[in-house]
Amino acid sequence: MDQFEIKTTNPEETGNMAMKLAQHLQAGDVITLEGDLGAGKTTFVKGLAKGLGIGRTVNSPTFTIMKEYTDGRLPLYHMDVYRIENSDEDLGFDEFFDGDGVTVVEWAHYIEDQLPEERLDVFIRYIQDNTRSLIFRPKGKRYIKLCKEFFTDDGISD
Ligand SMILES: Nc1ncnc2c1ncn2[C@@H]1O[C@H](COP(=O)(O)OP(=O)(O)OP(=O)(O)O)[C@@H](O)[C@H]1O
Repeated sequence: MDQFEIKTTNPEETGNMAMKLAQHLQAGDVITLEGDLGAGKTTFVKGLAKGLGIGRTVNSPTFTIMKEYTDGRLPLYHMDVYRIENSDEDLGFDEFFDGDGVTVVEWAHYIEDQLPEERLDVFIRYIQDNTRSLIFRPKGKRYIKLCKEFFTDDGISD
């Protein structure tokens, strides 16, 4: 399995990493984001939004499930499916996954069956204090290429 890993030592670095990743994203891209409470998921999404040129403040959409930001280079659909927990019901996510923007799904394993097969899975692991490990697992050709470009062209070591 292709896997790319980078350690960050403060929240700004995590945000910057996501900001750079955003430069490589295109319409229809799907990123899942997993990590314990306080790992840095929101920090990562804020960076993505900034990288897409979104000026609005990004907050966790836990209570609304989805927030939409449309003032950037591409729309950003930020989902937090924590409260859906293991629902088999088709909640119409495909409309966003196949849509004209970038979709980020926090706690994505709760809707595993409804996720597109091709996607970028990102795991944020707490290492200690301000150190986090960002692990990228691309699924499918498009995302493998994206990770290779991101890690090579942007000089981010694997
Ligand atoms: N290297 C780092 N990367 C990201 N966040 C870090 C890092 N070091 C320290 N932090 C701190 O960890 C916290 C991460 O909070 P954040 O809200 O982004 O996490 P979260 O995964 O979204 O949590 P929750 O699931 O509770 O919403 C922030 O207080 C941030 O300052």
